[in-house]
Amino acid sequence: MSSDKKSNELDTNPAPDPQAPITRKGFLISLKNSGTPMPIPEQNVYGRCRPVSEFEKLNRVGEGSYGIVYRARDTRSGEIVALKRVRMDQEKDGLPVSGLREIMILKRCQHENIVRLREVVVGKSLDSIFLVMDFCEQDLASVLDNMSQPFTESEVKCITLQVLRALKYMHDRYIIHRDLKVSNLLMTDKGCIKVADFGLARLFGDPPKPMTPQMVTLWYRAPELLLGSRTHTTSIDMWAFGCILGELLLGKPLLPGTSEIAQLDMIIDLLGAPSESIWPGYKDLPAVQNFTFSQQPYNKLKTKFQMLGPGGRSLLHSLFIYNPSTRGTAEDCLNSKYFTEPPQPCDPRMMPTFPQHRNNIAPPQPPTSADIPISHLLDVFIKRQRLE
Ligand SMILES: Nc1ncnc2c1ncn2[C@@H]1O[C@H](COP(=O)(O)OP(=O)(O)OP(=O)(O)O)[C@@H](O)[C@H]1O
Repeated sequence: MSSDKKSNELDTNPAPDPQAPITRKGFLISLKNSGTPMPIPEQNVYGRCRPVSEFEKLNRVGEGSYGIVYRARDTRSGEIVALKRVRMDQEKDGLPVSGLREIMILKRCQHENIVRLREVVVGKSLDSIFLVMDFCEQDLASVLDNMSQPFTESEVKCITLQVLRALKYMHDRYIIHRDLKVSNLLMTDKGCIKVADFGLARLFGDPPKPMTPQMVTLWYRAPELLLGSRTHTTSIDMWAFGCILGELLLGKPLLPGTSEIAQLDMIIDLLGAPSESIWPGYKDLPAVQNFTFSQQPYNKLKTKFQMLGPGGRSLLHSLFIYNPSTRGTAEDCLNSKYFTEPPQPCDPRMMPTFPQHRNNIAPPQPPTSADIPISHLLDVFIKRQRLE
């Protein structure tokens, strides 16, 4: 989709202003130094994307806040793929940042436990853009919703090891996912787990930049985010990973809060109240004044997860550390005794298969056509992100 020549040409230009508008007609980059808009030369504006009419939509498998996902057949190759329509509702001018970010980050990620972005295709106009991804038969949310008994511990280890490998890969590349939850963990019929939905993912710098605290679905949201911290580190993904591990073991959500206050209360009920000695500086977080912390003193992880051996308990404890700077990392977790103490993780190919409940969601929609390429817009966006 991108061309090295184009990116090299862009490399020689002064840094673009990240606030400059992305327009439907093309990219106008206003230069930070001169303030002069720099039009992209006509011959470089468009690459080539396939039209979505080359895909036969079979059924809808999911709909989230940022897009609708279809199971579809590529009529050229006959392969079954996932088509994620990028939601444009609130965009008056250009592509939504979440969609562009997802494309940019997925393009950087090549790992067997991260969903593969094959290409980007377009509908009648830039109003409809679709990500073509490898199709995964299940997501863990619908599996959990429809299973009669929880995963065995061997299966939980098999799943979580794969998630940890994806997390280590991302975190090593300065990518924070920021929306880890069971519905964003996909599973193929060969038991391979793929982390999906990078619409909220961000590259982080050193030192980390301030970001919006309302990230991460409530049930998986780390206490520092609930208390208004604007510094996001990879440890927010690790907290979410702890919630996922707990959910897989219990077969139900671990901390299903209904509001931010209820969420914090549930965390304190499970782990005991935070204190300056275990989390130095937490009292300075912006939203601390809005909460009255209950003085529950006990950590109840051991009682709640009686099925776990010492390795498993110690892994959970390391993930549910209040202080984000001492919370376990993906690498620490991969080296946890949990994965070597019995029972052993099962081979992914031995994972059970499940009925595909998502295929019953909705009838197919008529395909749209046309051939309006967007690759250049994407390349420039990617370039901007690197420069930011
Ligand atoms: N590659 C894929 N293969 C199969 N199903 C997929 C694929 N990608 C997404 N889905 C399904 O679509 C659902 C929504 O996808 P996704 O999470 O990417 O959208 P979203 O709008 O960003 O959602 P959210 O509201 O959770 O942020 C997933 O939970 C999953 O069921």
